[in-house]
Amino acid sequence: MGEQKIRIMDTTLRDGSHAVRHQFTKENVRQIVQALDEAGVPVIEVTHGDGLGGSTIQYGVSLVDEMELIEEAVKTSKRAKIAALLLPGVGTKKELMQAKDIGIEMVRIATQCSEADVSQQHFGLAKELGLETVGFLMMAHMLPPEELAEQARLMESYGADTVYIVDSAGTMMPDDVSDRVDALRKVLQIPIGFHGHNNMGLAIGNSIAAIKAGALNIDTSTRGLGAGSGNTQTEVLVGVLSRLGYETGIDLFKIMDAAEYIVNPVMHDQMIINRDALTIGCMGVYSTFLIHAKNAGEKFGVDPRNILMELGRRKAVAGQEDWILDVAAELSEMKG
Ligand SMILES: C[C@H](O)CC(=O)C(=O)O
Ligand SMILES: [Mn+2]
Repeated sequence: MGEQKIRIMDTTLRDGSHAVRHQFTKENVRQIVQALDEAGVPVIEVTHGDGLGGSTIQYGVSLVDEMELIEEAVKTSKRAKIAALLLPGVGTKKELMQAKDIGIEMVRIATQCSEADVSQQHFGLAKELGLETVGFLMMAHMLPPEELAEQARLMESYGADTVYIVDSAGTMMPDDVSDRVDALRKVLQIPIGFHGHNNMGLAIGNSIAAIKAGALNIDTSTRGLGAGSGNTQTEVLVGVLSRLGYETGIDLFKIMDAAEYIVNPVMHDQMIINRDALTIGCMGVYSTFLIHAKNAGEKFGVDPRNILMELGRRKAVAGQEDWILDVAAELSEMKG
């Protein structure tokens, strides 16, 4: 039986940006924010899939400037906090200040799980700006629990109000999740969050494992719209948590309708665990590489799974999208 309220942060308009190749329009944002806000979703993240400043050739160019999308979200939301993601190096302090001026109330500062130290200045500025701050430790399966806890403690010391364990590859098993939440709980004074991907069909199960281990914040996407085979599905998690007796403050029928009638029509593909997504989960590869690997596979005539397997062997991480074409070219040459 649940004791505490679980805060759901919906990332349909940020992680989902990967799945629609960053082609969201202002009308998409207005409709989705209105529906999620009315359903009672407390936090809605709106940014390019790779965070502020992500609209580039390397990561994918946005159809509409993310600052316009963020402004539309702020204008539309009556209750939900609008959040933005920031990867230090992809986004800079300039974009953070711009997003704050537009009206975000939260920034989620994301680093490779072993590189929390690059985020110190960004947390400092975010606190100066009066923003709620979330630390986002990506590819969190790549560090053992105690070392991940050390990184989380660094982010807490920089000013993080919450720290997330981010299963960017959707490769974790439930025990991997609970071991990491346990380790963070032993060293942190602040709440813990979990961000899952469904490449092994475990996003919901892993989110429940995180909650049972003490996480109070869970990332979700409506209809699961996100990188790879998508994220923990908002409406499904709300249903599961209501069965388990946890409070989310979200109306189940309204979030179901948001998924069915608002998000579903804008999706390029349904979120299924296809061969490429399953390969990503098995190999522990960064979910956002999926679409890039498919494009490179078509360009060089190689199976995207072979590209993803090699990227897994090389332990490629966020920001190394440029390796994808190199690997595809090498595999193509080897094919002769
Ligand atoms: C920039 C990434 O898409 C952040 C994220 O959602 C993940 O690592 O998962
Ligand atoms: Mn993600």
